[in-house]
Amino acid sequence: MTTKTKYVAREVPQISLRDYSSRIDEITRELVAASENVGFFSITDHDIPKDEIEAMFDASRRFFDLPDEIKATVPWSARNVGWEKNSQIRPSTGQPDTKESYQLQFGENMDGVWITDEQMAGFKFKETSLGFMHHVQGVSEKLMRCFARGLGFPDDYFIRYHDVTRTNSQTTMRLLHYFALPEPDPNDKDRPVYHRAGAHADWGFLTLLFQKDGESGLEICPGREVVTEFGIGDEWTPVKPKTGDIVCNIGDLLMSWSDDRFKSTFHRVKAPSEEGDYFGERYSIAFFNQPCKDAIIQGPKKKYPVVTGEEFTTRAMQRNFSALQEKQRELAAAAAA
Ligand SMILES: O=C(O)CCC(=O)C(=O)O
Ligand SMILES: [Fe+2]
Repeated sequence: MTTKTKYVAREVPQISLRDYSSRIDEITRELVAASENVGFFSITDHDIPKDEIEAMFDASRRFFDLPDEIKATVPWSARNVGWEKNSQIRPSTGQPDTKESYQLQFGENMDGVWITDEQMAGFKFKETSLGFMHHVQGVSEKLMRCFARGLGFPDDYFIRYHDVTRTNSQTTMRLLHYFALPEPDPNDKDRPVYHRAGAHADWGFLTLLFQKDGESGLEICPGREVVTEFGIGDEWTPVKPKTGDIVCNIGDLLMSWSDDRFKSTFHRVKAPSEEGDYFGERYSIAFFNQPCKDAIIQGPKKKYPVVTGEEFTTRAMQRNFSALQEKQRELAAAAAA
């Protein structure tokens, strides 16, 4: 049985980065306003050409088109990198998402987890991905400069703590592939719920998401006032996908680092079940800005105790990936036996 989703109209602000240097004060005001309210905004004029975004989607499709046995040579691990399929259980649903994902980072966590050019029939996957990741990092840094100004920190404050040239960087790009799903049969009362990405808040600093025209499903549910609160409301607002735009959202880390001023908002990729939902295959790319392990995290008003980047990530992983980690432990034990 599925219940009808309650939808409400909310504005997801569009923020242009055109003439960034001369307009930085205006852009900062727009980013702060969006962050204090809905926690989501869409970035345009960000200088990543649409062709380059499409090329990254092409690289992603090439990877996911490989047989599972090949993808399994670069498995997900507790370092938060690698490939997983149908195994991420969200605390909000208790069920695995119906999807596969491949997580990539810049630093030492990726040792042995890059799919090789040979496995990709000569396609330069690592080079393509890292080139794109550096470009997205550039956009992130423009936004970080504005967030620092908005909170009264020095301009480069967040940029230094998210330095992707350091080997202990934890920033992650996640390629996502949601499978095509059967459309509902009105006579089938036992149709399972195919979660795509169950409702959650992101736990990093800031997420930059790339979607493709027509591949809808992303929905948001604002209303969280403090980062320690996990209640999810039930009124959703769809975020229309547009190839080329970057949908950004504040994560729990920036929410606590701003003493709850900037909102980390619940969102999901809806389990399609109702008329008008999109049941087709869906690709997206999420870039999660994560602090270096030795970052020292505390807001200007010191609302929460100091934590390091490493502690923050470990705790979030425990909350969000415990089922996956359990599976890893079983596999490791079986391999050792
Ligand atoms: O695929 C999407 O559009 C969103 C994915 C997402 O929210 C996540 O991986 O945190
Ligand atoms: Fe998310």
